[in-house]
Amino acid sequence: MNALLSVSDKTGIVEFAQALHALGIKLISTGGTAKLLADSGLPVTEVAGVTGFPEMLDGRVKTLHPKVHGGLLARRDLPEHMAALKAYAIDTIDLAVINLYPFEATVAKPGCTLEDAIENIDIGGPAMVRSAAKNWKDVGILTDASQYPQVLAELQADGKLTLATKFALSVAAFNRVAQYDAAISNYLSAISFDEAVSAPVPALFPAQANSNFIKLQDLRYGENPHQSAAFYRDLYPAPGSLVTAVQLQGKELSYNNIADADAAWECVKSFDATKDGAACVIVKHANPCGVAVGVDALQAYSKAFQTDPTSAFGGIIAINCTLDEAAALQMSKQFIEVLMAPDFTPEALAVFKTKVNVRILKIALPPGGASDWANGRNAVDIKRVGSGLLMQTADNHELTLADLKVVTKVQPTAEQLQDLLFAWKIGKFVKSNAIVFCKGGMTMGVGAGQMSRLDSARIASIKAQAAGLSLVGTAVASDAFFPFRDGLDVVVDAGATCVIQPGGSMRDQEVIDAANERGVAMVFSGVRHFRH
Ligand SMILES: NC(=O)c1ncn([C@@H]2O[C@H](COP(=O)(O)O)[C@@H](O)[C@H]2O)c1NC=O
Repeated sequence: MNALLSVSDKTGIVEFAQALHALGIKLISTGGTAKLLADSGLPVTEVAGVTGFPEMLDGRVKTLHPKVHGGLLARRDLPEHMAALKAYAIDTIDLAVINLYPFEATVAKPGCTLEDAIENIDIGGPAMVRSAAKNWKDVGILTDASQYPQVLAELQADGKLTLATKFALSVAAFNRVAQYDAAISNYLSAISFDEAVSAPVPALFPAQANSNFIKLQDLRYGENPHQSAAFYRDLYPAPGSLVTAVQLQGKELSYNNIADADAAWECVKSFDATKDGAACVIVKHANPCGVAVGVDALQAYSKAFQTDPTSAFGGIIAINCTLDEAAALQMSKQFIEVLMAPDFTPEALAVFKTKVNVRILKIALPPGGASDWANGRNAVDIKRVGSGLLMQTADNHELTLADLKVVTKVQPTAEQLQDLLFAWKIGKFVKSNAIVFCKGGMTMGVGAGQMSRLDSARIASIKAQAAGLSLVGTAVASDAFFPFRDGLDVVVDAGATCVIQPGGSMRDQEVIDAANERGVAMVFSGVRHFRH
């Protein structure tokens, strides 16, 4: 058996080659790889020795030769193919171990020049990968060091690879080449010719957008039972993101569970446990129906639940800190679809042992800890529309105290400012039109997804009433400006004493006058948080 090894990432290659050699497999290799293997005492034939041509043009041409591609592509079951190999003295290549020039890592480096990028476009590697992968019944193709152990185990056990393994390797190889070509296409179609001579800064939205997603699981059905669905992850998921979740117990996740879990997780990630304390978000139908911070998980959950106990039934609960037994016991009194946290104490998990249907997801914090969470957000949002898609930078804007502009005679107190910032944070995660009443680090009434801001305001106050919560002295966030004073009047009638909104309406003055007339404080954020 002959193996051709040509790798840029040389992790584990010496050990793998040693094991192949021990099995009596002949090693053929390109310059750098061959040198490393030879330096490790392995007998290796340089590709140049096979092709009869030196590697040339700075490595641009090494393996692009019939002696290589014939050996990879010849079908062993076709006598004509084998006769052709014999006629031209070509040996079969039965195992190809190839990983490509690091194009993706090169262009990710700041200041990467077009020349650097171009020189890191591998030509001969993908050509060999494709040849080997096309001839998968006869050739095992390895494109990643993570595949070495399994392949070796099979070779050591049986002296050959099974057809199933070779097929899986071939699929992985074509996937790798597709990812590689997508990266090249994205990069080149994101830079302009004018910039290309210097260090190009790739545009966020390339002229052709190629995406690669990896399937995590098939789902039982989609948003509705007559729809089919599957769950995919990014090629390189961010630590702390939903797709990195480990399900510790419970029924299979559904499409709607995942969509709601994402809404809850993204919202709870706005609260860094080390700075903001414990935070709990309860989501129903993609909207937070209760959010609160507290001294611990129990208090945060209990406050969040109070906002809307009716809607919380069958909710998705996300918490930003380790879930302990006390909080778990309280939560276990309600029907939960999904429960998510960075960690759980063994006692907390024991509480749910008998509630086998509750889906428990653990999402490990990123290496930088809770304060690094926000970095794990998607940079770009994608939405499908008929035969197309919309892309935008994600709404990751965080408001600070310094951004607030007080526009009324009444100044908000320090406490009111905290409530306003809290309400604003939540408003970002509520579907538009969003009106959120808050006080003392908890939501007191949420009006979501109405076509009129006025209706959202009315609904928020009706819901607070239904939950037995007084809105007197509350802070209100409106995700977009009040177009007329009527919305403001509704929230003040309900008891609000301070309001945050973006401002920017042609009738801002009418609304400011109304706030002054009603004796409430109002601040402008200067930012809008539509969420459709
Ligand atoms: N030009 C060629 O014929 C060619 N054949 C293989 N390569 C790549 O050369 C790299 C290995 O080079 P070396 O063994 O010299 O370190 C691999 O990433 C392989 O994909 C080539 N390089 C670029 O296209």
